[in-house]
Amino acid sequence: MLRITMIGSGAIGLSVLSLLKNDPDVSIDSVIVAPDTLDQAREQVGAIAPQAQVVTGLAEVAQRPDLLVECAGHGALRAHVLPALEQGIPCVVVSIGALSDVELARQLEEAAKRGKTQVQLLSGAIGGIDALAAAKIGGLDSVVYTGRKPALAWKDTPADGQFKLEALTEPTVIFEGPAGEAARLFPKNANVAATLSLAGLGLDRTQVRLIADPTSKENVHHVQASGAFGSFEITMRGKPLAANPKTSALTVYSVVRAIGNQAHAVAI
Ligand SMILES: NC(=O)C1=CN([C@@H]2O[C@H](COP(=O)(O)OP(=O)(O)OC[C@H]3O[C@@H](n4cnc5c(N)ncnc54)[C@H](OP(=O)(O)O)[C@@H]3O)[C@@H](O)[C@H]2O)C=CC1
Ligand SMILES: O=C([O-])CC(=O)C(=O)O
Repeated sequence: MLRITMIGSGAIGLSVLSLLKNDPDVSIDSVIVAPDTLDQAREQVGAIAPQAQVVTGLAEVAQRPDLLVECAGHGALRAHVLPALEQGIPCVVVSIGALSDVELARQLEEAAKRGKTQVQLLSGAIGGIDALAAAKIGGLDSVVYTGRKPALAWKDTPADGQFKLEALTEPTVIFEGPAGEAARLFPKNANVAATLSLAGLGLDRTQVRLIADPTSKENVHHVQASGAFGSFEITMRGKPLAANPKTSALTVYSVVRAIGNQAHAVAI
């Protein structure tokens, strides 16, 4: 039985809880939530996983988890994942955009080394990370990522002030530049750009184009990579989660897969 503490009870967190509730090899013992959402979270988590303790920090968790699963937000990496790694608790994380802060990325690596454990960066909404990370070993020449989302998925981002998102009638490029800059400007929408960078050519050499598309109902991620291995091209047409249209449903399945791979007798 794999004992889990989750961080976050938002769109991803609650969907993960629902998918895992009948897995006999996994026990969701506790969920760490933001203090201002504690009452609402107790109600929402209680309806799906009544056995789970809902708390605001790792120190309140009754039983040390086998795995800490972050599906919360960038702040949660510093607040909860860093201290867990220091204590030797293995972690899996989805808020990969946070690692475009190279200092935080370094701190996570150092904490994991000190705790003699590991932090796993999940592939989330994008596929092909296994191929890209393997291709990097032979040497990559170019990685180009285009992220296309419905126009209103870019609300509350710098594109919101720059373009009249509600009034767009055709696909509009809202950003073009290196992945590091994309992750800094669009943190909640640039997890994929950051993931591709970390697996591949890094934040400065991964080229990113972001598009607000009023004709699209999907989050479309397109990657072209070339190098000593040859080349590949991949297009993901992700369905957004109803609870958060910025987030593709595949991200939830990626979390559940990672947990299953730790809990089950066969990993794939
Ligand atoms: N790797 C990938 O491909 C993808 C990654 N993501 C990332 O996954 C994360 C979760 O996404 P999603 O579920 O859609 O987002 P939601 O906003 O729906 O949910 C996030 C929840 O986590 C809570 N939270 C934020 N900070 C903390 C904290 N420090 N401790 C505990 N809880 C916290 C939020 O509370 P409050 O509302 O009070 O802030 C909210 O309830 C985001 O960082 C997102 O950027 C999303 C899609 C793809
Ligand atoms: O599609 C998603 O779920 C999220 C996304 O684009 C990103 O954060 O890069």
